[in-house]
Parts: sequence; C-alpha cells; structure tokens
Amino acid sequence: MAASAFSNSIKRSDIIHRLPPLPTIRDLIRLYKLRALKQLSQNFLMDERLTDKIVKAAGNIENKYVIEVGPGPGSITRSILRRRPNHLVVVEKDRRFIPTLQLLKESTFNVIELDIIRDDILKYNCENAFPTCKPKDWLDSPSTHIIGNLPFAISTRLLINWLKDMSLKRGAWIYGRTSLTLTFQLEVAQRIVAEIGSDQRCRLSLMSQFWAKPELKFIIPGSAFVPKPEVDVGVVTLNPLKLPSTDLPFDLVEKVMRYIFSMRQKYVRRGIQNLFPPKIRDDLTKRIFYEADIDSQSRSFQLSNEECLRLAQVYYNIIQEHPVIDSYNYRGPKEEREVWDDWDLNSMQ
Ligand SMILES: C[S@@+](CC[C@H](N)C(=O)[O-])C[C@H]1O[C@@H](n2cnc3c(N)ncnc32)[C@H](O)[C@@H]1O
Repeated sequence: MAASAFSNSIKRSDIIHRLPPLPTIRDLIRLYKLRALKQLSQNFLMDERLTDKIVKAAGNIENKYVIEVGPGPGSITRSILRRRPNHLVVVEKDRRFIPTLQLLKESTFNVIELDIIRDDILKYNCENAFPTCKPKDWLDSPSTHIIGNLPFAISTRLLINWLKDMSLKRGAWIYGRTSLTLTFQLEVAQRIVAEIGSDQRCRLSLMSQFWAKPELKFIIPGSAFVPKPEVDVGVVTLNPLKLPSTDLPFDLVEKVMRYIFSMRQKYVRRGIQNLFPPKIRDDLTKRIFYEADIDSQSRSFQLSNEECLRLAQVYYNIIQEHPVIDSYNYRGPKEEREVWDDWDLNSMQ
C-alpha cells in the first residue's frame, strides 16, 4: 500500500499501538554515551507507568496543544502521544536524540502533528509553537500545556522565565492560561509550594504563588531514573491564576522578594533595608514597614503572600517618587557604592 493511502487509513486511536518501542537502557548507554552527559542533566525515566502518571497530572490533553521540554529518547513523549493531543512540539537541545524522535514522528503518520525542534528551551520562543491554535480568553480553561522532565541545571531559571511570561501574557501564555507540569528536585518542588511558616518558604514560593496555583502532585524516587540522581524528584503542576495576586511589574516584585528572603534567620528589616542607600536607609525602611503595616521584626517565612506584596507595593510607590533609588545595589562594585554614600533625597532636587 502507498504510504499516503496507508496513513489515510490510520485512525488517531491506532497511534497507541504503533509507537516504536522505547530504546532500552543498554541502547541508551551505547548510543548516547550516557555517562558523559552529566552537563545536560540527563536522568532518564524509563518506566512507562511513571511517564503516564506525569502526563496524567497535566489533566485532559486530548485534542490540546502540548510543548514537551527535553524529550530525550522520548519516554514522556510516548505517554503524551498515547493521550492523542492535537499538536505536540518537543524541544530538545541534544542532537543525538533527534533520530529517535524522528522515528517516533514517522510512527504517528502525521495523524498527530509532532514537531521536533532542536533548540535550547531557554532561547526557544513558545509563541511560535502553534500557528493554528486560537488564543483563548484568559478566564477559559486552557487548551495549551507544557510538560517536561526538566534538566535540573536550568529548572529554576526556566520557571522564573515562564512565570514572567505568564505575568505578561506572552510566550506560551499568548494562547491563554497554559498549564505547566514539570519535574524538579524534590527540595525545589517543596520550595515552590511552601506555605507561610514553612522552613522551605523562599522567593520561588512567592513568585510561583502570585501568578499561579502550584501543586506538588507526587514524588518519584531517584532510583526510578537512569542514571540515578542523588535526589528524589517532585512532579509539580502550576496552573495560572484567573486573577493574579498582583499587577505590579514582575521584576520589581522579584527584587523585593529577593531582599525579603536574603537574610532568612534575621528580622525581615535586615534584608529590606539594603534596598536603600545608606543615608536614607533608616527613614525609608521605617516608611516601608509602616505603610505596609508589617512588623519589621518578623522573619521572612512568617510573612503571608499578601504581606510580601504590600512591601512590594510600598517599594513601588517609593520608586515612583524617586526612580533613581531602583538603581541602587548594595552589593555593587565599591566605586559605584561610594557614589551613593552621601546621597539623600535632597541630592535629587
Ligand atoms: C532529565 S532529562 C529527561 C529526558 C526524558 N524526557 C526522560 O524523562 O527520560 C532532560 C532532557 O532535557 C534535555 N535538555 C537539557 N538542557 C536542555 C535545554 N536547555 N533545552 C532543551 N533540552 C534540554 C537533555 O538533553 C535531556 O534530554
């Protein structure tokens, strides 16, 4: 039978039975020199039940649009395809996996659209992924999903980049409230979801929770990966909030959260005061806590999401009045800091 006639006769439901088998661990070691790939954080998940469970955590993806980050030899990719999305885009940096992924693509006979992008996910613009996907209203349930067993080395940076895109409704969020289903080192996963009072509470918890609802769905023991990492892994979903907790600029909020959590064991005042140049430090620190109505002797992990945002709001107001203060960096080079030594609010008049 000619290839096109054959592909015309294939139904989407047949795909489940037509995917080529996953390369074995022995294949991986031989083909990809597994041991040499530490720098790309390649810890492969070869257990189909676990890859199915990750994809299930993303919710219903049938007929939806999915981006998979770092497909590697394609174990999660197979689980995604079995759930019959409308269009799957996989972004893989390591060219050695492309032929295996290409085989997988051929096995779908274009019944499911599968695009293989060889790129660095930190550079790839998700806006280009789905030319035929109609953007949805922000309040509608999403038809776009990002799924990935992420390289640990870039997972936090990637999450912060995506949260910023989410806040600006750009990148993957031009399509609507694209959901994220991602793996992290368990410790990082616990930080993302950490509530007020938790030891794990940090900048990443707040930044994730201002724009999304993060949930730690389940834990995968390190022993399930090849090669085995030294840590267990948490599967986290982040669904963008219909109504984000703030409309303050992302970078400003991130900066204030960084300062709030910069001295975890000390009073929160100690971190916040470094936002301001020496001569006006005391006055503006008093003002920020007074106007935000927060006890400056709290510890950062004792502050609620709302309290942290109130601090960011007052900092924003101060910056609106005196924009130059935003460029002050208490850890900047000595010569730069010296310029600020005698600076006060009158210096600007
Ligand atoms: C932890 S492995 C997961 C592989 C596969 N999804 C699995 O679960 O078995 C991470 C994958 O991401 C790829 N990768 C690493 N850095 C990347 C980047 N910056 N952009 C895209 N892919 C990357 C690696 O080559 C590897 O295939």
